[in-house]
Amino acid sequence: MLKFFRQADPETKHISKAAEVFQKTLRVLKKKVKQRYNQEKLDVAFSKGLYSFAWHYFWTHFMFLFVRQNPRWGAANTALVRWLPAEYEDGESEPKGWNPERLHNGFQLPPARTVSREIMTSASKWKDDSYSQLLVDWGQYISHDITLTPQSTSTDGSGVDCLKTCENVHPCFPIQLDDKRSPAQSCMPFFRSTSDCFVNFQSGIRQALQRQQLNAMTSFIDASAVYGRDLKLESFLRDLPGRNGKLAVNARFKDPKGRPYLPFVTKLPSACHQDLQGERVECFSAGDNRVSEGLPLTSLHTLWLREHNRIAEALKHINGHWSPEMIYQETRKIIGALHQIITLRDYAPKIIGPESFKDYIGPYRGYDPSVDPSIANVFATAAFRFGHATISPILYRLNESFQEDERFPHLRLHNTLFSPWRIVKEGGIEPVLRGVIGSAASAVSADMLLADEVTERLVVLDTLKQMDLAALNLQRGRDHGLPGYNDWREFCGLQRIKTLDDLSLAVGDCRVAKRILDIYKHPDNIDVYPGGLVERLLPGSRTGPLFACLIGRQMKVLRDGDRFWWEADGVFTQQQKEELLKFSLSHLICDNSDIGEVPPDPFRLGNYPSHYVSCDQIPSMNLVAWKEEMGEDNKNNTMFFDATEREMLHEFIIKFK
Ligand code: HEM
Ligand SMILES: [Ca+2]
Repeated sequence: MLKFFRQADPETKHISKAAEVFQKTLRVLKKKVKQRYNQEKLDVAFSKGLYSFAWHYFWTHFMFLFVRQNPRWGAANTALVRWLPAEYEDGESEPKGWNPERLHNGFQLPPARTVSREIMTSASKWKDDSYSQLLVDWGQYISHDITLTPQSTSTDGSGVDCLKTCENVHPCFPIQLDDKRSPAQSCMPFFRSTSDCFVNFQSGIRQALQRQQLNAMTSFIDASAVYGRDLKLESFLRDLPGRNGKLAVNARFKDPKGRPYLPFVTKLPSACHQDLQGERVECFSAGDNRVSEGLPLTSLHTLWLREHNRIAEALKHINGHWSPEMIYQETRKIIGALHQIITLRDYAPKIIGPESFKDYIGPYRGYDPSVDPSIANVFATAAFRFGHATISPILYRLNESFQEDERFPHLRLHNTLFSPWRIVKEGGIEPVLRGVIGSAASAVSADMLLADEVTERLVVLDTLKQMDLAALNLQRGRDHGLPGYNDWREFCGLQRIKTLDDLSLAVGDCRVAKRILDIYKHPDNIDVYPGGLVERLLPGSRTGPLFACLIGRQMKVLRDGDRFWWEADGVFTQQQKEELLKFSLSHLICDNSDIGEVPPDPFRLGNYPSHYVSCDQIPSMNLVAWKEEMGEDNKNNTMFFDATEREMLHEFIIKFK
């Protein structure tokens, strides 16, 4: 089912189809040449011009499939960018480990599942008493705003069924099992990410033609998880018949107090789990189709839906002359800004720590058009997946007194995935929301990384096999050709690891360091995901120095390369900015749920009731700052903005469509 939610939409498929054809062309040409030359000559032949030939051939035959008139940084369906060139086993597309006999620095690479079991899986997790589970869930939520790497399907490419084969055949790269779970299962299925024809000629012809992966979301923090990334989905999500600037809500169910839920998907019956009693509850739809993956994630989406409609209602009241389109766009602009504020002001400093925040992000100095705001491959595929080590194996559900809810008890995580019925039929989003603000995040330490709930019991319905998230992340890194841990350390100005002592120092636990070197045999073979994850955390952070650097750099470009960043000149008035800054996730919860008491900063864990305050003590935005005086120009309901503002709004709309 996870695969189901990560499949490409038609536009993405179109682009990746072209890329598949190109990759295939290269493979066929290479095979032909191989029949005539030995490997050494082959390499020479390739460097001498076969690539140029392949590219020329591809350009003349297939380029029409995907040329884009205006390639735009950060737009949906563009390539994840490379901060370091890709490293594939065959130079252009085969992942490291594709040929298991191949030696790297004199040693075979350990299979992903072995690394997961030996280093990353943990049967228990400590609690992180500083932060609530909401910090973890915001990480997942915002990752879905900025990145979605679509995967191939069995019907792509060679037509091999990746659910059935345990061989490496494009697009399948199965995870081999060293612990045969059942005689019938010797591997976990793995679909390679779809590829994009990203051509970077500045880096030389060989690198220019390497396999690249797509980001199907807008990289900007722009609430695309609320509004969608294309016009068709956006129109579906809007309440267009209502002519009120609002988002559409669920037509079948409401919460116990009459508050709305997200609409269901249209393709029925949907793949989500069902409560066997009573009516079906389908998967929800939102701007991002992973919305039903977990209950906290669904609850956050639901809060934003309600917040949009709340603000739209207020703006309509304040500016009676505004058209529904105007109300919708202005509300969307506000919601986008609020996502940016929560992420950069409240979330990022807690993740990378105050020092790294200062070093890598620093104060805002305005929009910089030379900055590429695209998501980096290493960020999506390794660094920001640090969050998987903070997933709690238990989903806590709490009652009005922030105690275990007798009617709706805590649940093992695997019983909550893709189960929106637990929201609709088990008390709404409140028990889940109280659980995420009232329970501790899971702590990360080198010897306790990913909970076995996600390495042994990750739900994948369509295969009836349980997946391993740690192994998936690692295999995905190899699928994407990510360079190793040491190369990324060097990229970030950190010392390369040469010896066991170096590694012990970086990890802060010599037993774990030894286990890693025993498995990998050579420090240059360590994959970036486990390497970055085991590093000793920086003070006041939830990441080690490598991931702090990679996440910090990504956040900085997302901010500085965004022309519509909330602080950028001309986006909001000074008065509006002051109001936006009053917003907090506490207020989002207060305004859109039945919860009446919250901690002022819900990312921080506090005891109930001593660290909680009543909702009326939480500052709130005054939307009167958006009141537009009716001047001579706009009395006739045609001029809402001056010329510059209109031009900006237009650009804003174009950017998000
Ligand atoms: C219950 C919680 C979560 C579950 C079940 C989950 C599950 C998954 C799965 C199945 C994938 C795709 C793996 C692959 O095939 O490559 C994924 C990708 C990812 N996850 Fe999570 N995740 C969770 C929480 C988080 C958190 C807390 C974060 C960050 C703080 C996070 C960040 C990411 C990122 C950045 C990706 C890559 C997205 C892409 O580019 O497609 N996830 N997650
Ligand atoms: Ca986005």
